[in-house]
Amino acid sequence: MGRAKLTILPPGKPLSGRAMPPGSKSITNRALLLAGLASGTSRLTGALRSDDTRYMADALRAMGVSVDEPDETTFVVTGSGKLLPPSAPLFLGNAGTATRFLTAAVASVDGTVVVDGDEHMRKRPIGPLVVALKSLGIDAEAPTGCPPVTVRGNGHFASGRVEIDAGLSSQYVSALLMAGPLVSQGANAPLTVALAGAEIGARGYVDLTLAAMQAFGAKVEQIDAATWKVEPTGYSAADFVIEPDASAATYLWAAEVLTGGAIDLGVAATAFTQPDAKAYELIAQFPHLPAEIDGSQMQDAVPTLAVLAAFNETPVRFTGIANLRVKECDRVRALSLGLNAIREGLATEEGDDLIVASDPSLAGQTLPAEINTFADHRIAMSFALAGLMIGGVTILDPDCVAKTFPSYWDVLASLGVEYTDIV
Ligand SMILES: O=C(O)C1=C[C@@H](OP(=O)(O)O)[C@@H](O)[C@H](O)C1
Ligand SMILES: C=C(OP(=O)(O)O)C(=O)O
Repeated sequence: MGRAKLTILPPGKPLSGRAMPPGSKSITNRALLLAGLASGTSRLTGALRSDDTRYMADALRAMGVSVDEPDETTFVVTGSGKLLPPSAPLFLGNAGTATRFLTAAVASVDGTVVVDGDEHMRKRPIGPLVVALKSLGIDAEAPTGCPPVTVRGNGHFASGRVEIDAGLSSQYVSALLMAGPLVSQGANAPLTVALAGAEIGARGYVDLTLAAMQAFGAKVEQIDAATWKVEPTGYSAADFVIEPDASAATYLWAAEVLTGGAIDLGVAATAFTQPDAKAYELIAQFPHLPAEIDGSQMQDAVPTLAVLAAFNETPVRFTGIANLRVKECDRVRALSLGLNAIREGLATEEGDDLIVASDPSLAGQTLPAEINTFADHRIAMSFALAGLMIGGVTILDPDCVAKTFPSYWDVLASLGVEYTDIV
């Protein structure tokens, strides 16, 4: 059981020192899956060990893949080139990547697989992916439009052309692309994946998918901006180095500019391939963030930027964030509630936009506020930033950070942050 709450003591000094973000969640869960689908042994280094990657690793184990963890940041994965039917439903917590990616991949299993998650995941839409699988002739159903999903596979993925509406989640596209090489061996039948609408979340996640697929031997041709052709190659085992997590880095970048410190992350902002690294250029402009920020291409960084915006010189409107409402929680609402708990009027929802009314004079005040995190790691981690500047900020359910950054509170402590009222 995690702790109920924790209150942050503003350090009252610039935060400086060395603090490394953990390995990328997005890349770790792609690499785990692709290594598990390959025949042979793959060594994944720099990996993230957290709730989300544990769910993926355990699901692979349940389907006959050997996953060893020789140290804190390494997975050694040995697959047979084929996932076996698991004896029980796959439980994937609230890991969107694991849930969406496996829903497509398990169509290559010869047997029935149920993909399920916790009460939060059971509210996160997966209908468009299930519709796409069905259009390929795959027997899949999700009666509520959310997990659980039942997939009855016949031993290989289907080929042909599939259209996917990725307006709610780019993970549906990544899921189909990664399943693409799994059509029957020797079949000269590629899978063509095409976007049904123009809309897609952060496109940078599809680029991460293509890069990981190529590293594990897949061949994908980009036909145009909305169409990809995947060859039926299967996957080959590979040794793969995972870069640090860019979304995790945003908290450290923000802590640095908020407190006027100098935090050495051990990696340059320009070295990341993940979409959220784009947030660095914005964070570096603090306290002169732009009046409007389009969060569509850096969605997981929006909570960080929204809390930072509260301390900006001028207000900030966040646009392009409608799909934040179907993440671990409704993040637009959670951000608005949390900011207003600190000071009434600090945030307003306008449609799906979030407007943060800036107030640099917040810094140095004591404004006791309990932040409901809705079990969402990013709400916990971003409001901790407010606690660096304002006394009395209490984070409820602080251990929900274990989803992607289990050492978060220790990392802040290593920079000199202290906590009180921990229960
Ligand atoms: O593909 C990925 O690794 C991710 C895609 C994004 O989700 P959506 O595609 O659902 O927007 C992001 O929010 C999530 O944390 C990770
Ligand atoms: C949206 C997120 O995660 P996921 O979709 O992978 O559960 C996130 O980590 O912010």
